[in-house]
Amino acid sequence: MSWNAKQKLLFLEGKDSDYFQSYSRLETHMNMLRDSVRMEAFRDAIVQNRGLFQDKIVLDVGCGTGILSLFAAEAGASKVIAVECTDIADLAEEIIRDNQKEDVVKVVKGLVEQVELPDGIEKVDIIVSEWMGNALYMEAMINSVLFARDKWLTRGGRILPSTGNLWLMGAYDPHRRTNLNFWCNVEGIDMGCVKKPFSQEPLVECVPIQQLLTDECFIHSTNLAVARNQPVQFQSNFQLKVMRTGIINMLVLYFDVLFPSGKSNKSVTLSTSPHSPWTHWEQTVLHLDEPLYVRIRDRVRGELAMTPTGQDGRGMNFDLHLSFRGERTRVESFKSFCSSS
Ligand SMILES: C[S@@+](CC[C@H](N)C(=O)[O-])C[C@H]1O[C@@H](n2cnc3c(N)ncnc32)[C@H](O)[C@@H]1O
Repeated sequence: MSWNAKQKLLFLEGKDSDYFQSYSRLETHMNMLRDSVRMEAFRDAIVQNRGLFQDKIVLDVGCGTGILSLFAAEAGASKVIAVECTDIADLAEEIIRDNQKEDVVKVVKGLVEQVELPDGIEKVDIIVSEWMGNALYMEAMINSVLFARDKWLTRGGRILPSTGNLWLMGAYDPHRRTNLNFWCNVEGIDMGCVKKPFSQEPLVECVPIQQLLTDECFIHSTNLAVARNQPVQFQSNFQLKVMRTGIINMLVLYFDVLFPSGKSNKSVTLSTSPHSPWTHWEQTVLHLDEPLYVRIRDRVRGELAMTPTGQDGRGMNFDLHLSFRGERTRVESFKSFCSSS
């Protein structure tokens, strides 16, 4: 069964419901709309890109409140099809009417894998979508965008964002021991058995730059114009160069996405790096069991594999193989981390 057929079946059986329930909540949408770095990147990439959008037919995959569709209308699109499968679609329709864009933006309620385009539209010139999850690929929404590309994007059409990159760094978490020991005495109750599973969960945190000890290493990239629509899974070798002497007890994953430039604008990058301003994705952190005592110019080598997991395939499994030979520590380790969406 193809990935999208499986997603469709899970949705129909209600097994995907946790994922969509979170997007049925207005609080989730408010958190995204309040993320000014995210909003500015999409606004600049769309509204400042009139040359690309003028008189074009646009498909917004997972429109939520309709914000990206309204940006596309503002940028001169002749028609925008805004697909959303949760009940937020009804509110998006109202928002679009209240902003007098109902002649341009048409909301289609349903799963992108199931809907048909409105009468008279067979192909679209541009796909816009905010599909990124933590560590880029969690939520697996990228597959819905690739599905839409294969079905409706005209030859030579554009996808915004067009590329996603995943990066890795090494860092020190000063609160690690305290956070682990927390489980040993919760209101006088011993919950120590939780320490191990807790340490195998990737955590979403904001990592201050003072805690970074290495340079960043490129891990994986997806070019949405050519990527195959199949579950994202890969393994990647990495080598981190130590920039500061200290202790590495966590690896930090972050992503950036790139938007194509048009005639009238510069290319836009949305970065979730610890070096960039805060976004609601923060960073995804994998804690090590054994700390690495590193000195400047040491190298930390390893391999990171990511595979989809969970009943709905929207979580990610991380297999981390680490190899380090330092003055104080020699570590050859393997650890798996598992996250639901
Ligand atoms: C990350 S939110 C982005 C919402 C909006 N585009 C924005 O930028 O604020 C993703 C949205 O896509 C919707 N979505 C995810 N997968 C979908 C699918 N296969 N079909 C239709 N909508 C989907 C979710 O319900 C959610 O509202």
